[in-house]
Amino acid sequence: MWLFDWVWNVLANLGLYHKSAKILFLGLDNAGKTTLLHMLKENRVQIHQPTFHPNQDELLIGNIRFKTFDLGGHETARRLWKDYFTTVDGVVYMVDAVDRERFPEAKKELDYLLTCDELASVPFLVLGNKIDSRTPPAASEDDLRYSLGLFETYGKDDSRYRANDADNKIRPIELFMCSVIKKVGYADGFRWLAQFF
Ligand SMILES: Nc1nc2c(ncn2[C@@H]2O[C@H](COP(=O)(O)OP(=O)(O)OP(=O)(O)O)[C@@H](O)[C@H]2O)c(=O)[nH]1
Repeated sequence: MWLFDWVWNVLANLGLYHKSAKILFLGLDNAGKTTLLHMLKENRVQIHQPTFHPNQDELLIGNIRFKTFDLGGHETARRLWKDYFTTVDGVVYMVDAVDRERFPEAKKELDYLLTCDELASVPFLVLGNKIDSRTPPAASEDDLRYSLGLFETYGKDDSRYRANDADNKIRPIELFMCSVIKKVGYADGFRWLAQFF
């Protein structure tokens, strides 16, 4: 019963209850993917070592499978997540919103993913993480949107949700700012993503 309540609570909060999906967490190292995975698993922040090899982690809650991969210079990981593309239902692309120096690298990887044929119809949730940081401060949503070149996105507003609209030509991609550590922002992002499953 307790386990059922826990699974229900986590998935209901993310809009994923009664859904079945394979969700890929991608992004540069240090973006916060593993921290988010642990937060979903245990609802608390865990101090952990950076995932060096093979740059991946996995979590199954109910019928939702979450899998993380680091991007950027890890050829082994790149091969592994490419293998995963064939069946993936959604991508959560995490960016460290504090690390401005790496925005061009994060953009380059994101641009690459957006041109992959295997991901052409896959919805992308882009999470700008670490908005809790004050020194140095995290980039604003507008700054990050500009840095990543996310000018034409799907829209967050309910009235613009067009998942079933066959005429909708805008790719399902949207940016949400979040702090995994403070538990803010990412659940809204997951609820947005869940409309496509
Ligand atoms: N300030 C702040 N730091 C965070 C947040 N989320 C994660 N971090 C920190 O960012 C660092 C990297 O987090 P990870 O979860 O290891 O990042 P990753 O993307 O999995 O990268 P690797 O572990 O290198 O594979 C850790 O020191 C986390 O504690 C957040 O919301 N706010």
